[in-house]
Amino acid sequence: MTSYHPGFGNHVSTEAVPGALPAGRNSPQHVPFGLYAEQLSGSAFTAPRQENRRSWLYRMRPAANHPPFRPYAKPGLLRSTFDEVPPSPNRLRWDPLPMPDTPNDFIDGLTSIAGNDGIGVHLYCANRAMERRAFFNADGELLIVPQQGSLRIVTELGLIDIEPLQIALIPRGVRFRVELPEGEARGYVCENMGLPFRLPDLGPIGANGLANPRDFEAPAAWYEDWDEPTELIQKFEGALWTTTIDHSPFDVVAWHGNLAPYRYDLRRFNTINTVSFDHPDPSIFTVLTSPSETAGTANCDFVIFPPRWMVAEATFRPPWFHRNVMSEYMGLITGAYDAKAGGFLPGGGSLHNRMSGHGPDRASYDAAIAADLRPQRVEDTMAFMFESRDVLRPTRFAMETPLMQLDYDDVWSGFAKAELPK
Ligand SMILES: O=C(O)Cc1cc(O)ccc1O
Ligand SMILES: [Fe+2]
Repeated sequence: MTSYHPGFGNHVSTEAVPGALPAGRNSPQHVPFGLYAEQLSGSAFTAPRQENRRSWLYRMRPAANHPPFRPYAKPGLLRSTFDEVPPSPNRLRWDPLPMPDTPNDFIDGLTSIAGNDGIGVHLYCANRAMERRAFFNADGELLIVPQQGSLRIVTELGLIDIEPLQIALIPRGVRFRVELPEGEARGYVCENMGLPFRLPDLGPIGANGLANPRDFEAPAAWYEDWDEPTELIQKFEGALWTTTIDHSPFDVVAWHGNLAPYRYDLRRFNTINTVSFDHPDPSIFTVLTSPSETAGTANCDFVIFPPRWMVAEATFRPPWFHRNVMSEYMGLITGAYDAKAGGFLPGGGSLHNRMSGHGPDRASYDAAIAADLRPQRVEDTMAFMFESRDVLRPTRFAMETPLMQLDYDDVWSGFAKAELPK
């Protein structure tokens, strides 16, 4: 049974065994039951209070108790440097990854598509639970976006269950393993090396709206008490390293603080849009943002395109043609996307890098200019975008896989030339 504490970035106090959490201080001389106190930092000690994130963990053994890490031998398709092939200025689109025909867990099933210094865009495709193995990422936090199959994410701070249309975030350094209640699962991961994702400012929207803080949930403390060899893998400066410990790393009996994994249900998103005319910029659909040092110019925005009413009058309602200084990776969780009548499939992805012309395909364009503009409910859809200030450089796999749609440019061909008055 999983249980959660509501609220984004809250200071949570939680104990799986009554009396395990020290009262009134973080590091008493004697921690209850002989547990070990450990601070886990998500920001520099001296970060401004509003940005400061840390939690105190009370565990059965110190996390420091492990042998040296060695390079992890199993070659996979996870990448951290995005210079394997020259970055292409072309619009790119891929079909979904097929399930592997050999057993692959969440870690071995990670496939990198693109990235830059601030984010990595990866796909996961897993048909085997992580057994006796745990993972943590020293390079960044992980935003997990399931597309098919539910996940149970066992973390040091507690259990998180998610299914498609929900997301989870695992902070940098937090150890976790992924179990597959349905036997297999597929989805997207944004690895965020920049400032941690936070809720966007709402500006004139006011005090409420978009993703509401109360709908984010951090897990209650949960632990596992076994003394069996467990592989612990970490990603550090781009490479995977492994070691084996003789116990479960999930031995945190109590914790308190504001650095925690969390989940969010995208169906809770309070979608705001025009009630007059024109299609607003997609920033109106931002769920989470990782800011950069330049105000308003994100290292990464996580944006969704949820079911909604479209009521704009005398308006071209789908996304317009555009060329964007930001770079856009898009995925589709379910249904169809209103700018693409075909070819953009659930589990697939597209990449529209800095300044590349894109927008509605011809079929969507033709339908939109012919549409009867009554209020229309857009149903059965959930696309998303990882939008970054820096170009997303595709990996060699992304450029060479047969999943790439070589005819993608054709979706923008054949538009009739405008006819000017003679
Ligand atoms: O390219 C896309 O489909 C994403 C997108 C959607 C939108 O509504 C406006 C701009 C934009 O980049
Ligand atoms: Fe776009």
